[in-house]
Amino acid sequence: MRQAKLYHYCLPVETGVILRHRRLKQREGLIVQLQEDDQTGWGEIAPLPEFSQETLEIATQQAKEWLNTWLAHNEQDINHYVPSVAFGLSCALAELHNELEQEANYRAAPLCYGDPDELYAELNQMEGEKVAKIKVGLYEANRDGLIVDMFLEAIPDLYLRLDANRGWSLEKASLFASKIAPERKSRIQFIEEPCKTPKLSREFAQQHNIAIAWDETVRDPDFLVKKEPNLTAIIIKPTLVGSLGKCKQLIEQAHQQGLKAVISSSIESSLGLTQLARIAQQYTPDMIPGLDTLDLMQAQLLRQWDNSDLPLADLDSEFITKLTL
Ligand SMILES: O=C(O)CCC(=O)c1ccccc1C(=O)O
Ligand SMILES: [Mg+2]
Repeated sequence: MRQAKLYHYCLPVETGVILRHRRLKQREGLIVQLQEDDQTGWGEIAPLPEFSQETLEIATQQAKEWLNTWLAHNEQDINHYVPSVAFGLSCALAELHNELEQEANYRAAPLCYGDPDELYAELNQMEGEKVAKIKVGLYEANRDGLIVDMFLEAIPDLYLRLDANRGWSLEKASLFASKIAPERKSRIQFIEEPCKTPKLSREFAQQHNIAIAWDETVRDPDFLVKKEPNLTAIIIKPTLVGSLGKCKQLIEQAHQQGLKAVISSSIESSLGLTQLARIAQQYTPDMIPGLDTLDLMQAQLLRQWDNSDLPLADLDSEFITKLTL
């Protein structure tokens, strides 16, 4: 016997979460539940405004369509659906078939949007390998460079991931790089997408001998995983990429070429985020994932993230409504 349920969620978020050109006021998405015999699987489908190509409306329509084909034992290939739908459904199926291990990697790299004091306090408490991620390109390149170099100098066992989201011209990126002491450059694990185009990012990396990673580029339609000089990692955001199968393929291709693969958040609720932590543990066990986004929300959804203090909302909460299929 198969059963399927679909829910809509809408969670309040911290004020001030900015996504490219818009301020995120709430995080919306879908939750699917699949049941077969005595097994259950859950998944989250949550297109991210400004990043996903699809709207929540399209995702809802597609999710309903697939669920109805699944109920009729005539399910369609989920890889034909938009990425957020393919990812959420594949997680629900993986849980249903016991293919997603329970063990999770909760060691997220703390994320800093610009206030160095906050990050400094957090890093001082951090145990083990110290890795943090700083968003750059939001303020002056000069300031970004000075802050990054200060962190590296003050904390000698710190490694940094930086993310410019394609924000810099080659000139600005170079201004940033000029502030980093040469002997500290190697503790920048990578800068995600420093420049406006992959070509400029490559040029920047070569000129300044700084490692880079692809994030936005991974979602380009003609993207192929390929080792290149100064490229150390690819960032995989499953909600934006697609099914678990597709993500696994990208991870394998990266590893084969000696590249790191970093599982990263698209600001999912704690349901999706804990699944990403399990995927990271299972498929990229040596890599700290980029999942430090739960605190942007004001509540957790259905599942508890490690030792988060945020209240946990269940299916009866005001944030969730059931949809008809
Ligand atoms: O990757 C991380 O560590 C956190 C997630 C993150 O930075 C992010 C979150 C939402 C949308 C885009 C991005 C990004 O990596 O550019
Ligand atoms: Mg990025």
